[in-house]
Amino acid sequence: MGVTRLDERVRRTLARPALAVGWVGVAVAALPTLAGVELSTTARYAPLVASVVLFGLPHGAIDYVALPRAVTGRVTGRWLAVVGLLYLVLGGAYAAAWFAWPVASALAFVALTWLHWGQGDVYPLAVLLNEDYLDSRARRVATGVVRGGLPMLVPLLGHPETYRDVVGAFAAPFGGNVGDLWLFAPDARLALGAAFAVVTVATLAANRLATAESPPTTWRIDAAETVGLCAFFLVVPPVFAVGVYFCLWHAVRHVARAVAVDDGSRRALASGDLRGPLGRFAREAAPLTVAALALLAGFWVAVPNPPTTLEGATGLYLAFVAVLTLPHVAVVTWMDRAAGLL
Ligand SMILES: CC1=C(/C=C/C(C)=C/C=C/C(C)=C/C=O)C(C)(C)CCC1
Ligand SMILES: [Fe+2]
Repeated sequence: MGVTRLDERVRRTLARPALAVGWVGVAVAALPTLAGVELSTTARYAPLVASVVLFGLPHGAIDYVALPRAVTGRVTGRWLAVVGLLYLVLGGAYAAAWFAWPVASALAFVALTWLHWGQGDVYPLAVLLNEDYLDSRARRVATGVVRGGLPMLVPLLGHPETYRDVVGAFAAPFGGNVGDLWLFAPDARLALGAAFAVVTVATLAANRLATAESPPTTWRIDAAETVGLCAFFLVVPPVFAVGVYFCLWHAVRHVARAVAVDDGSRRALASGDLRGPLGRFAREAAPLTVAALALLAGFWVAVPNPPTTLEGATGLYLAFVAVLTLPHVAVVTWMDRAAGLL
């Protein structure tokens, strides 16, 4: 089955803003570091805090409509039950795992995010940019592995101490202690960094050989994004970098995808209207964003060691996001299958 394409008018309305928000966001977020300005703790955590309403949490809060629309074009009571059950079962199981095995759950969260943010970048490359070389599953998988590794592995190479603190802050509310895992040792970083560099270069090269486009403009965009994000995550303080990426890159690209599976929004987009579909997204995301916040409050009182600092609070917020991410990944994987991407 081939990849489902977007109507060309819809694609043109969506592609530029959806991609450019990430480019501009990352470029602007790199400025303080490039200028040698050190960000305060509050500034570094601000994007992650903002993700509660700025596309981060809301991008998953539309799963209940995005999945049925992507698979059948219609939202029915049965579908709402299916999505609800997915969240209940997968989210419930993962929440229980956090209490039982906090450190393993925290590491699994990083692995899950690697996979999910990787898959999240394949759709925009394949459909919004129309990369011809992503017609092969092997190249889609390799590209996803590279794209997910940029936010999840590269910060470990440049900022191992912060990385360990953040993973520690995920596990701490549940009584977990990451200690001196091999992952944070210099030889582990060297091995992982070298392997990732090989996979990245090989993937870009294979994609370059596979593209029939001449000049290879869209491949160049892919390569520039890859190199740019690699530099971004290597030098910018990781909590700030990951927060900006989550809000303005991953979530925005997913929202663009999700609005385009709705018939009404697609008609609006075909006539160049972006505002209407965005308003609809905000309305559809609001109820479950609020519900998620209420659940977060419940999570907060349930953990054995509730956090007392901004770093700790953000860690617990992300552990909560992890619980929502597992069913969200199931939903997006299902959407990928429906779109012929998997
Ligand atoms: C903050 C941060 C990290 C992890 C963040 C994660 C894992 C975020 C996941 C967010 C998700 C899954 C959102 C939903 O799509 C690292 C890389 C451990 C270290 C650097 C700072
Ligand atoms: Fe997502």
